[in-house]
Amino acid sequence: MIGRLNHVAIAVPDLDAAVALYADALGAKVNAPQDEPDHGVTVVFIELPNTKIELLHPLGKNSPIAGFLAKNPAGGIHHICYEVQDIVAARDRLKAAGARVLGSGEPKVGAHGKPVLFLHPKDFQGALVELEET
Ligand SMILES: CC[C@@H](C(=O)O)C(=O)SCCNC(=O)CCNC(=O)[C@H](O)C(C)(C)COP(=O)(O)OP(=O)(O)OC[C@H]1O[C@@H](n2cnc3c(N)ncnc32)[C@H](O)[C@@H]1OP(=O)(O)O
Ligand SMILES: [Co+2]
Repeated sequence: MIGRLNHVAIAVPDLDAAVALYADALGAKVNAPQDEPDHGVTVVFIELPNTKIELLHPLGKNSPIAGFLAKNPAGGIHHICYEVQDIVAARDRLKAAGARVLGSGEPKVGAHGKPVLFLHPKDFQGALVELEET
């Protein structure tokens, strides 16, 4: 059911420092910051030949990554995003298998303008999983 790895997200305490690291030290193609108020984060996408890195920084008072950064103040890998062709079919299949879908359970529009959902990390070997419809 799952397709390509769309992105690996890294929560960072200092977005400017993280951007400089990827742009200058690693020589990566770095996109402009995007505020995503519906998701409580600011994101910067780093384009790699085979996938993307999503740098995440909290936005607003109720950011879903605030707790993660409190536990990991230097930052860390926050989630992995897999592509699926039909996100509602994927959700229903995963729910039937016992996985917990986070939030309302309904897809939201993600950073690429496509529907996304999140699955509880405790149901995926400790890794928070995002699904994005292709
Ligand atoms: C920009 C849009 C979009 C895109 O298009 O790319 C995005 O990527 S938005 C990214 C941010 N949004 C989200 O992460 C939404 C889904 N996340 C959540 O609902 C919450 O963050 C969470 C996963 C439910 C965690 O909530 P939190 O309140 O921080 O922690 P808990 O105490 O409830 O955590 C329970 C348990 O899980 C562990 N945990 C938490 N976060 C992670 C993580 N990222 N990876 C692995 N494990 C995680 C946490 O440590 C707790 O474990 P125990 O301590 O063992 O109980
Ligand atoms: Co993401």
